[in-house]
Amino acid sequence: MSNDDMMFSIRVPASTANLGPGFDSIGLALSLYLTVHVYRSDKWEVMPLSEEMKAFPTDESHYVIQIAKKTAAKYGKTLPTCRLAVESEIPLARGLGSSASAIVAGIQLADSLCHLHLTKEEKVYLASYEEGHPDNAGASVAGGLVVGMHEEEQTSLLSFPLASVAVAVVIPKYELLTSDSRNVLPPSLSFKESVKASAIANTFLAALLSGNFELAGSMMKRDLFHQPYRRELVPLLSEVEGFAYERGAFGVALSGAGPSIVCFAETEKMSHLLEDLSERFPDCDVKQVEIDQEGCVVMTKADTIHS
Ligand SMILES: Nc1ncnc2c1ncn2[C@@H]1O[C@H](COP(=O)(O)OP(=O)(O)O)[C@@H](O)[C@H]1O
Ligand SMILES: N[C@@H](CCOP(=O)(O)O)C(=O)O
Repeated sequence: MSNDDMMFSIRVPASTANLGPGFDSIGLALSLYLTVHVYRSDKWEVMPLSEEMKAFPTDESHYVIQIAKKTAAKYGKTLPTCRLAVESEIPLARGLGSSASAIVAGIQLADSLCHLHLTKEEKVYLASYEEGHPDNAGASVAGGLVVGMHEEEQTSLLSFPLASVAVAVVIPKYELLTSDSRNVLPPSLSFKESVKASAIANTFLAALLSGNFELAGSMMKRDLFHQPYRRELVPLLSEVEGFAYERGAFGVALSGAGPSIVCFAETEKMSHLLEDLSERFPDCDVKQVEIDQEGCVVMTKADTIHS
């Protein structure tokens, strides 16, 4: 594979969804990346560059290519063949949005190869349609803190930068498929309970955006939409909550559908928290991540083009 055949690379951030009470509507882009390098070729081929990517097909049945073909077809185009080299820092099925990142990479691949000139809003819609909810998809496309609502015909999504907040993730070694973690959720909530759950989510968001971190954290813990049902699948959530709040975190939540746990702290408190979490949870991968503010970007050899 000659470097001269390299056309561009697509970089997509991971994400943490829900942040507690913002079930299926709030997400945050994180600085772990799926990167797809795209080379000219007369046949489809996928080369895994990182360990976990070796599990996936090396031909056109690869998920990223499937999404790209579907996107191109939607706009009446045929995707030209190419060779992809794929590397990922996003652990699979851990609640860090790996599937959304693959979907967004596929959409961007179609956009770049077929010159679709999709807007950010169109990409958010297409990716949310594929995922079924806009939290991870929106964060992976737009970056920052995203708040959105997805319906069959459209997605409305806003993105905010989030300053003064440091993020740590506690990543267990085992996988939990989002579909399995959604299966434990109840089919419905009562009117009274839904009103309370949405009041908690609204208050959380207002508190977070206005820098009232203590209130934001207390609302994260009080989520009524999903964490109460998922605790039995991820007992680690209660353990990390109990520990991290004491050690300086202002907020703790199940990351997406789990099993990872995300901890938020004011920047100056993070280094101690990180040390304590690593010591207390040695079986997990504990790492600090930055908030990605850019979302999906396309990079050529010469420069970086924001998509
Ligand atoms: N880079 C990728 N390439 C191909 N498929 C992927 C990729 N990333 C994720 N997937 C698919 O998504 C699944 C994980 O999705 P999901 O259960 O929603 O967990 P996550 O929280 O990581 O998004 C993987 O088991 C795999 O089938
Ligand atoms: N809102 C969804 C988010 C799933 O995120 P993932 O990273 O676990 O795929 C949910 O909570 O089910």
